Amino acid sequence: MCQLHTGHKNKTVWIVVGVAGGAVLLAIALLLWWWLLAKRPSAIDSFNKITANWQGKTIALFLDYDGTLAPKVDNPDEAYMSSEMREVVQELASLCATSVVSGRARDKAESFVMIENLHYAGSHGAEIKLIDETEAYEPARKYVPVINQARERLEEAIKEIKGASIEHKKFGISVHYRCVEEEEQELVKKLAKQTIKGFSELTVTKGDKVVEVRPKAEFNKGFAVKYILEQLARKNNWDSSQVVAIFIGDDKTDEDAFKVLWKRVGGLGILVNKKRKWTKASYSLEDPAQVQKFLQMLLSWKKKAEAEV
Ligand SMILES: O=P(O)(O)OC[C@H]1O[C@H](O[C@H]2O[C@H](CO)[C@@H](O)[C@H](O)[C@H]2O)[C@H](O)[C@@H](O)[C@@H]1O
Repeated sequence: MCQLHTGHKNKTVWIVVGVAGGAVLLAIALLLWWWLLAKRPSAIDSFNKITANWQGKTIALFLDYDGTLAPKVDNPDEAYMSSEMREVVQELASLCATSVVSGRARDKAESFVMIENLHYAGSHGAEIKLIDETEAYEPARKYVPVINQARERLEEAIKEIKGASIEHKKFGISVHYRCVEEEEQELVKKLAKQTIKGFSELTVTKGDKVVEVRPKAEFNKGFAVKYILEQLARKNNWDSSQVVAIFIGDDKTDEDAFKVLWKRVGGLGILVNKKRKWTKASYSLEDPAQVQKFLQMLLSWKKKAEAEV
């Protein structure tokens, strides 16, 4: 009788411990989820805090193009940046090492930005050209034939879908579906994924209303940021601990760069997005108009800092 009573008590204790443990784990998971999805503080409101210990530091600025320097539009060939944005980026580039790191083909990004004293990384980092170099660094050259083959198959696969289009880059393919009827958008994604399954060297990533096809090779926007920083440090004898690296971007592929800067002392990721979103960026800006405002603040701060030296 007594033994039965003790057994019952033990069972109750285990149930209580189990429920309490479960509740604690759930609370931790919820907190983690909330933190990961938390909207990052505004980089404009936090500007003084961000720049508080930047005096005397070297600034390396990395800018995404679509959705960051230029607003998103239906036709990728009409994604222009404003002349005011161009002016501020150009002025900043004369004071800080500035790079455009885009998912676009490098020559396309250059033709939209139209600023000479910038470093350019195109095709999500598969083609990088520093200002003073004549040759681009292209870690995925050997994949060009397979990309061309895949592009032909993709064109065939989506040709009947109204509004779907293919953007060809030397080192990748973008399958756009922004102008496809809502109910057919899933089909475009599915067809693109199915077609690429036949190419073991290629992979697919998601973007904003676009499926990005690229080689499985070791490159992305994070590698591009690291590569440019290393090259600039070597060429300019930078003390890397004194370099602040800022990346501003809006899309999934920009997370590779945010991840690199998250781990780096003196790294600052700024996500351009109005919504609560999973990100490795530390701050946020709502849209290209706010990006322009932030860049103007950075320019004024930099000019003042130079004058004080
Ligand atoms: O890394 P980014 O410079 O942001 O480039 C990412 C992709 O941007 C472009 O597509 C996006 O912008 C278009 C124009 O606003 C829009 O029509 C499309 O729906 C967006 O996905 C570009 O066309 C792609 O090549 C880039 O990979």
